Amino acid sequence: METPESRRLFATESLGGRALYRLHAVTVAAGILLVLYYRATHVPAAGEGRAAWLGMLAAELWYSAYWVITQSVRWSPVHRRPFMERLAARYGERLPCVDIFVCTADPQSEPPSHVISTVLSLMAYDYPAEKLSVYLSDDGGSVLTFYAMWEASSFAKHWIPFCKRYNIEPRSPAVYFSGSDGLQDLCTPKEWSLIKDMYDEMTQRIDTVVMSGKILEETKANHKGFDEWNMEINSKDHQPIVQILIDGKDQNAVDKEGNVLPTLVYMAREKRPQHHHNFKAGAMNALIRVSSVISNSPIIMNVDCDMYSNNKDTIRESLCFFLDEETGHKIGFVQYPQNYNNMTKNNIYGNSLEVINKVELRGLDSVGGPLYIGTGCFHRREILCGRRFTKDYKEDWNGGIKDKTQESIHEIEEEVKSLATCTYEHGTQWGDEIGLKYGCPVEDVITGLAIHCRGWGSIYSSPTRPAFLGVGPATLAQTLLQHKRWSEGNFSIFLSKYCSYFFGHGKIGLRLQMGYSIYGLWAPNSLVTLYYVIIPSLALLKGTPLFPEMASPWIAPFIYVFFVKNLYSLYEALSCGDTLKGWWNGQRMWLVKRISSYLFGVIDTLRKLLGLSQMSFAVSSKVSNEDVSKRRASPNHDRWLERILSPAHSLRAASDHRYSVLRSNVPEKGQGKHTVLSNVNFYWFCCVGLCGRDSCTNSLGSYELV
Ligand SMILES: O=c1ccn([C@@H]2O[C@H](COP(=O)(O)OP(=O)(O)O[C@H]3O[C@H](CO)[C@@H](O)[C@H](O)[C@H]3O)[C@@H](O)[C@H]2O)c(=O)[nH]1
Ligand SMILES: [Mn+2]
Repeated sequence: METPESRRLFATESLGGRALYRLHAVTVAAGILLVLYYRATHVPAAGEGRAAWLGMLAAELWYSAYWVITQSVRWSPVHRRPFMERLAARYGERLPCVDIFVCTADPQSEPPSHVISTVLSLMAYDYPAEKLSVYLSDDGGSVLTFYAMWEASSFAKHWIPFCKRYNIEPRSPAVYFSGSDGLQDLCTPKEWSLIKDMYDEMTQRIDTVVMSGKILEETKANHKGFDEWNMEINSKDHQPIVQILIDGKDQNAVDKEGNVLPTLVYMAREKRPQHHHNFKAGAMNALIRVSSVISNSPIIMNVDCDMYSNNKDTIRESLCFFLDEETGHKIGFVQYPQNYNNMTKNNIYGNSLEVINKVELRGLDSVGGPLYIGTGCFHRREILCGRRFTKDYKEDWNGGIKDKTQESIHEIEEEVKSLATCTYEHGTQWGDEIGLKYGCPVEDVITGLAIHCRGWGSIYSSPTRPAFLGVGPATLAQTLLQHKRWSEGNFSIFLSKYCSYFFGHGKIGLRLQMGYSIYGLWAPNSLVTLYYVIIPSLALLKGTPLFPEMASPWIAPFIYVFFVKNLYSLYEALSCGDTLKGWWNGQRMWLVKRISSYLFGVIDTLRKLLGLSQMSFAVSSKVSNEDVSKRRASPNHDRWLERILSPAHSLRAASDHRYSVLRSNVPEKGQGKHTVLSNVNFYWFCCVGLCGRDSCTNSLGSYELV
């Protein structure tokens, strides 16, 4: 019998163990109150360290408030379980059209052969191909990337039927062929090596072209698109380019088995030195407009160029949320976690985001919805275009299927170019009320916040087989740069009129407002942390007591809060799949980030507020080749950070996962000229770097940069 429950396309399950969790939180809260009470009632007399004491009180007040904020997402996390069989039973293949956006920006740090593997994995989704369109935005405006896309469009004719016939996973050819060979069992060895050779030859051609930086004349004759690069154009100064490489509406665009192919489009929006291009947000907005003419699907999914699809069912799964009759109409976007496939076991740089994925985003889901985190996200087109939630809103799921007897490809290409020009947005609401918001290093978070405040909810979906896998930062320098961008972006939202507490007041719940500020306050946390690591140490040297004596009963709440807070964080990490050492590395990285990235985040946010610097977006490298990062031009205001972190200063992880950094005259057994760098030393070297020196001496020895 059909009940309202059995009609639902997804279930919401709450996570167990909450009673115990809340009990623990209440005791920690009591401990914190005692600590604050002690601080407030034992202020020393003037001249006996009163200022330092009051500073400690302020720092502890800050930490307490921050701890309370982090509770907002831990109180009642949920897990969503989609029912794909029900979706199949009810809709069959009568599913909406979906547009997929991929952004790339730089053929050097995002190699075209990797980018097209992502594109191919998305084209091979288990989804009706005539309803799928994949768009690549190339902010590098590079003929090399276009060439790779052109290669991909022919390889797709073999790859997609191969994937579907043998039901293989993952569908990124780069990852599939580098994986275990057991997968070959599915098909005959002959067929397997045929397709593998085809793939290898293609990547070789692409890599050769990328190395040489030139396209052969005979290749250029194969596609009219190459003509766009005939003039003297460069990545910062060129006309808009849109090339439809596969037109899904064309009866002749079929794979080698005669099945329809998904539409494939290459776009490089116009760039001119005198116009600001607004980084990824600008690219996304151009894609929204260009796609509205070509396919205009009601659902838009977007990924970064390194985030390949690891799960062929993701589109159908996300539709379980949107098409659910009871709550689907309230859902603005469905966000998947950012998972990485290049993490080491113990996560030396604490990059795995596991706690954010498994705890915080699930918790946010229970209080209004996860943040939009820029990649692996499905949106309704309408909400990206600024629509407010209204009760009577009805989505037209049939939208997007274009009439077969329309203009020719060429006409469409010419028409959409005008939507990708520098001046198109002038005098419009684009970048503000329409599309992704401009002017913020975390365009995703601020856009998601605006969507939440327009009344929409969002859903966090994390299937056991990750939907997407990407490349996380692999070096200390990249980690710190990424976190500098993130902390700075979220802090600037916090200080702007979009501060979740003010902008969200009356529009989103208090707990979601608090959830946003967890990230908004990362940056200023650095100041408090600096105070807390420096002042007590100085006080110790001077003999000024800042903590109760061991014999005093007041020490108890300090010890209790310290231990329980850390034990819980350890438990949380372990339950999210981290190792003990991984947790330790994560804690260590928190300290490193707080005294470097986040501090720079604060400084740069303030500089921007004062109008002293402009926004930048340092694209993180997806290759671990040092030369590449050396060649990358660093934006002006990141110069300090880059100065300290650039490979020329040799701060990098050695394969043995130590910071084998500096040549040192400290003899250390078994390590030759290298020495392991402690966090304190790290900070010391940061400071030396800031002074622009290339050799220094501290109590451990003297160092010079190699
Ligand atoms: O001018 C630009 C700069 C970047 N990108 C693309 O933006 C994506 C993200 O850049 P990346 O350097 O990989 O940054 P991450 O720190 O890995 O990105 C995270 O954080 C960003 C916000 O800071 C979000 O936009 C991303 O989706 C999210 O994955 C990449 O595909 C880039 O190609 C552009 O298209 N144009
Ligand atoms: Mn990335």
